[in-house]
Amino acid sequence: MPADVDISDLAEAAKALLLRLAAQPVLWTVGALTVLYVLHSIYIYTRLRQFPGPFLAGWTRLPLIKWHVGGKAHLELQRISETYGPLARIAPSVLVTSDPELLRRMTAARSRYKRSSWYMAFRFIPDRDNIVSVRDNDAHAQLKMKLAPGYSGKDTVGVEEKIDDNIRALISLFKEKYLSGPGETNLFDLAQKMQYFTADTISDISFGKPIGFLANDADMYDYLKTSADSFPFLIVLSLFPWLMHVMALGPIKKYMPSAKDSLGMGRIMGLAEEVVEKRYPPKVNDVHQDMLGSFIRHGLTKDEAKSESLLQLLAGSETTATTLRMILFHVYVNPRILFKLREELRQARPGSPITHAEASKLPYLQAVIKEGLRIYPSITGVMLKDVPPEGDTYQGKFIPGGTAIGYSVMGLFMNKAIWGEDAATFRPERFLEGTKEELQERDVTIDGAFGWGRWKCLGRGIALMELNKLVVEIIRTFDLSVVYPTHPFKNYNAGIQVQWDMWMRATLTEQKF
Ligand code: HEM
Repeated sequence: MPADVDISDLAEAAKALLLRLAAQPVLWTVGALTVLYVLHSIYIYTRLRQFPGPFLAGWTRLPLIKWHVGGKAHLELQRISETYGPLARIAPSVLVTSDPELLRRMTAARSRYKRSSWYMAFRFIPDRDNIVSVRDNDAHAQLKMKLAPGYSGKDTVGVEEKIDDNIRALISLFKEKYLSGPGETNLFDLAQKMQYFTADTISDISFGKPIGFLANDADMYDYLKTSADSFPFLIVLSLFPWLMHVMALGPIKKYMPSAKDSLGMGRIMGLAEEVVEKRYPPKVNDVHQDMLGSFIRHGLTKDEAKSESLLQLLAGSETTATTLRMILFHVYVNPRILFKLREELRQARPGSPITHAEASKLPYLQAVIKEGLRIYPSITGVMLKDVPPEGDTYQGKFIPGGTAIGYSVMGLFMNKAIWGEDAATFRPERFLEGTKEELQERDVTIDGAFGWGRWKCLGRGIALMELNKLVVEIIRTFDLSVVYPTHPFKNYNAGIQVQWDMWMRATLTEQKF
């Protein structure tokens, strides 16, 4: 200290500064909150410091938000799984896994894990849950018990026939409107037609008649456009689930889709509600053998039936459409695979349309479908689950209760240890070659495209039936060629994948399969 500074002057200056600060409550509050925030961040950071991950992700959710908003979260999570291992940190309280064993443990019937608030975004009617948004395990189990018999086909008749009717409608549409003759190219967007097919099929199965996409060859009520436009919004909701509470408030709710709308999601809600209204109160001698009839017999209330009927369309159209597009796309750009599939049909000589039972016995077809589910999974969302309050342990590391664990589907489906060095290529043979154990592991893992255990997809059986039948009917009827091979289609990923502009040229096949 310089000799000419008096210690009493310093004390006076410090006292004056403190007095001035004491007179500034706002400054104190901001200072105290900053200290609390920093201490809280350090505490949260240390809770999961045993798990590796990008440095920033340990301190803030900003990277997670950036990946999602940029539509590349699935690829970023794959990179993280490959770089940091099977359980890595992606946000201060969020981990991501690509380990199929951990995923099976988390989702097992008796597991104490539960769905995180991420699922609230799937309340398509903001103040009403459905089977995908319901988070309480007991409430979910009770609802699933009422829905499962209808979805499984045990309690319904005519599902396969309805799928056949819609296949015939699609094949006729292609033949009447989209065949190319010699010297001409009659373009059509395969991505769009696949969704017309899946949306009509699922509405036929759940509402009793198709909405009419195929019959009119049009996006009825702008439904497909408005639902695709809402996907970016869905991402924001899944990352900020508290917004759902805001949306359920009266003044905001009136701007949400409503059953009274003449277009978009609201119009589809209206169609679902009209069908449900006619069936309530349930009659003792109700003879409906469809899904809604089954739901009603198992005690679904009118409001629940409205939510579930709408959900079927949302959960069952874009998902199956993406898988159909990707299977057909990869088959038609790989003549070797198309040839093998057709050879299998030539030998088996199935009826037309092929039955689900016949298709299930064709090993190469089954391998192609599994490879389609793997190479381009239609659902890539993190599907966060909360670790139970008592915590869990993974490879000797403790995971504190309340941590959310998400799923890296690309990390799992591109894992070379499971799928081989050529995991990034479309090669159906990987489901037919290898030891019994390897094949079993691949079969169990690919079934994870539909989720596992407690939350496994209820529409899996219907989706597989659609895939089995439509893939065969298309490849035995048409030769398709990709019109713009350097940019074959466009894709947006919002946790659910959407494609468009998949331009194709179709001619009739000259051979019979
Ligand atoms: C290729 C097509 C499909 C794929 C890849 C797929 C995938 C999935 C996945 C991964 C889940 C699990 C979500 C979670 O863990 O929380 C799920 C759930 C569900 N899916 Fe699908 N899905 C497909 C088709 C369908 C169809 C056609 C329907 C309707 C007919 C449907 C209805 C449902 C329902 C209702 C649930 C909720 C199950 C529950 O919470 O217990 N899905 N789906």
